[in-house]
Amino acid sequence: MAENGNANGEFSFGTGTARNGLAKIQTHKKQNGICHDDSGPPVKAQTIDELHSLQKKRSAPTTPIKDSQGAFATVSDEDRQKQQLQSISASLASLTRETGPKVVKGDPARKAETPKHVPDHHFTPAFNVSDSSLKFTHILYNLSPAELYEQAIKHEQGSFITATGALATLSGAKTGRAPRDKRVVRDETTENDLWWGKGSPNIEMDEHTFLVNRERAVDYLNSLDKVFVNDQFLNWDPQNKIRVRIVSARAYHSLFMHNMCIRPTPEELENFGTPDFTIYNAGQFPCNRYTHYMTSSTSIDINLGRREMVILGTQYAGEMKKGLFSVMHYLMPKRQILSLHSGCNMGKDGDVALFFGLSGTGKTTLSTDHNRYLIGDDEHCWSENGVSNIEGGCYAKCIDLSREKEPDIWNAIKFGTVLENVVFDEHTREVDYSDKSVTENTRASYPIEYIPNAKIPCVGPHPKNVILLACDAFGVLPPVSKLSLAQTMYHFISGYTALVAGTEEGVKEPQATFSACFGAAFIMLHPTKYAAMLAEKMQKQGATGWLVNTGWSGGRYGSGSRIKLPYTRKIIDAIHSGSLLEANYKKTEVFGLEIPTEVEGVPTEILDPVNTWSDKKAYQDTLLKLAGLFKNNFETFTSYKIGKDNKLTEEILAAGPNF
Ligand SMILES: Nc1ncnc2c1ncn2[C@@H]1O[C@H](COP(=O)(O)OP(=O)(O)OP(=O)(O)O)[C@@H](O)[C@H]1O
Ligand SMILES: O=C([O-])CC(=O)C(=O)O
Ligand SMILES: [Ca+2]
Ligand SMILES: [Mn+2]
Repeated sequence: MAENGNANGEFSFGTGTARNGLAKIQTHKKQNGICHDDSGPPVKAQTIDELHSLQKKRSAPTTPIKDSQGAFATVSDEDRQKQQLQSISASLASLTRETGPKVVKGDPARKAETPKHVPDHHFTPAFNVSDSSLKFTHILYNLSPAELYEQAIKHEQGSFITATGALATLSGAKTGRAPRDKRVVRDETTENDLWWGKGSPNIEMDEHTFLVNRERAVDYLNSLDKVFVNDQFLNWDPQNKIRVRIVSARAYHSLFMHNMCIRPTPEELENFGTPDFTIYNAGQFPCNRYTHYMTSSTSIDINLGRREMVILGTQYAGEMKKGLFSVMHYLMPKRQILSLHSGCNMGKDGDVALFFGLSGTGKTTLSTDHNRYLIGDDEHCWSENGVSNIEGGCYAKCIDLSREKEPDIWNAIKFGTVLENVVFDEHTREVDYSDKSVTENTRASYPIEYIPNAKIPCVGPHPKNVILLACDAFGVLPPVSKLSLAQTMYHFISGYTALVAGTEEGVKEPQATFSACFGAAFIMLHPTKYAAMLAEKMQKQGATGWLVNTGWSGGRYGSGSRIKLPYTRKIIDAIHSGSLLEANYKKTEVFGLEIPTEVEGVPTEILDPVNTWSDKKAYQDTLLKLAGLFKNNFETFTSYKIGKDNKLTEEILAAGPNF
């Protein structure tokens, strides 16, 4: 024992100086000779392991089959647990080998949980035994955010806790989606149902190739010590809820989907049963370039018949979110429900607004509104009963995020939130949202209830306003215009926005992008199918369409500037309140858009873009240039009929620019 210490004594730094010149540590003896750390009763543990075992209580939904004493589970619980494990084992089974994997729940780091033998219905101990069937695959099933943080920080490089408690992660080489690597199995059913060919996002692959990739992903996942399994839901509409299972290799992926999909209650999880759709996300493990159809090391493959998706060679988590969205774009229209790439919110009086727009146009920013209830920021369904969010979370762009401009999103970045590819101070862990060192596409994924006025359950009545957002870098579209139904359809099918220089290599001047239904990368049927449904619903509900330019004013990108977010918010406020409907309007040349002469809180001169350009000739040229691009783009749709109404089709074709 050290001189200054005492086996069960306290010690403190004394003032006296010991022989060697260091401060002398003095000990104080308690009166009765026995010295306790505190006045409470002693801990009921003899060893450190016993002490640790006191720390954690078992919670029902994440309990492994049975604890070692067989104590906690009732018989039916045990059966249910067994079924659950069998279902996961079936998900992970190889399609070519008779022996499936031996799955066991729990962290392999906790050795005590690895059983010596797990009776498994897939396990046939005959001649077909392979090494992979002899090992255990540990399943980390629906872990909590806290558990996933620990997994990420312990095992995944680039995982850190930021100053506000978010989990900062890196998505690896890919920091955005890879639409050119997304494939869909073409078979008898999808042959006729889906949109194939020019303009379609559905790059075909055959069933056999899908199975090759599936086996590759499953084998990779089973080769790991542990895999993450999430069982969750899509769609808040209780009648059209889809059960999804996500099998992934990273805690980052599991936490991302925990946030983005709807989280089941413990009861819902107990009765989850067999999923309607399963994702196998092999993340960094690439596809094989020798495999037919593979054109890179990345492949995202959807098989609607098998209700499965395989991801190889990308760790960008958005592939899972948007892959499932594609699936919803197939499943929902079959039930006469329209799926939408839109944000959605609701006023105090129950007035619902949809915000359509391509990536970066403001869906998340503008649907997150302190004065309104948030139904969702990105993916919705519109059925006979109204609107429902498909997701359980939001996915906000973080580049240049500021507390002042977007307080609700700022405050949502806390414990539980996944922060992708951001840069932070190595010591304080303060995030620098202006830093693009990793990517411009930095993102935050958080559960929707992190927004204080989220509407839970995330459903609402039929929309009153349908707002089409375009970030026009040419600076010629008005900040706001009121649309006729035909114009709404024209702009919905066109799906215009502009890329600006700097965002993508080789883009020197604003580049128009047209993406049908504001989400061509995710639609599965021909755009006119969705357009017809939207027209029918808007007509029936008497919804008003609006076009809002969240892009440039006073000149194109380079000479003008982006419309100030507070002005766009004022415009949106006026749409919601109904005051904009009452405004006076005039019609613009070329695009024939109805623009208001006044909007409260917005400088009048910016409402007609021509006023903001000093060079009127340049304005006219740019306007005609953009109109020409719209016309060219729409050519592919002129031979299609939209809905049953011939008159509407003609009106839509006539609702574009005229020059
Ligand atoms: N006038 C404006 N209106 C809307 N957003 C603006 C405006 N000016 C700047 N911005 C910025 O533009 C970005 C809009 O991104 P947002 O996350 O809302 O896109 P999104 O439509 O939800 O895209 P995605 O589908 O990729 O999630 C935000 O960073 C926002 O701060
Ligand atoms: O999917 C993503 O990466 C982000 C998103 O919401 C979109 O691009 O529309
Ligand atoms: Ca968004
Ligand atoms: Mn989106």
